[in-house]
Amino acid sequence: MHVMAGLLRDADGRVLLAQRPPGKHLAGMWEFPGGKREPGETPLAALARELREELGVTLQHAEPLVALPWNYGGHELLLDAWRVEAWIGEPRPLEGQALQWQLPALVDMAILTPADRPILQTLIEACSAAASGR
Ligand SMILES: Nc1nc2c([nH]c(=O)n2[C@@H]2O[C@H](COP(=O)(O)OP(=O)(O)OP(=O)(O)O)[C@@H](O)[C@H]2O)c(=O)[nH]1
Repeated sequence: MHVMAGLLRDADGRVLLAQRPPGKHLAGMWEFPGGKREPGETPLAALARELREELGVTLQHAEPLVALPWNYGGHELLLDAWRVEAWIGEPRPLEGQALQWQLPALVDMAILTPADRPILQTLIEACSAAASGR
């Protein structure tokens, strides 16, 4: 299973998190907006569709950040995280999910789905490398 995750950041550098709804795997935990790639879809098309369905935004530009194989109790997935650099529209919770913007360094890792913790860490390191000109 190939799962796309979009890391949207606002002008203050805060990242958008969405809460998984009750009744689903990892309900109540926070994740990056996204979802499963469908057969025949490119990763970018899948990411654009999920962001349109979940947040009502139109993806304009995204860059791959990290793709992480993960195993949730025998359930294998490839979590493919992209930095969403530009989009049109204000993200809205179209599926009833709670949303929050948070500075990456201030996110309590314990609220994230386990697979998202190393992804957020990768984002934090990429931001600090960019800030120091490395
Ligand atoms: N969308 C998304 N899914 C993630 C993230 N991190 C993570 O572990 N996952 C896991 O990836 C799997 C696929 O998520 P999904 O949102 O497409 O699927 P779902 O469980 O909501 O099911 P459904 O869309 O078929 O109803 C789930 O097991 C979910 O917990 C993330 O940041 N974004």
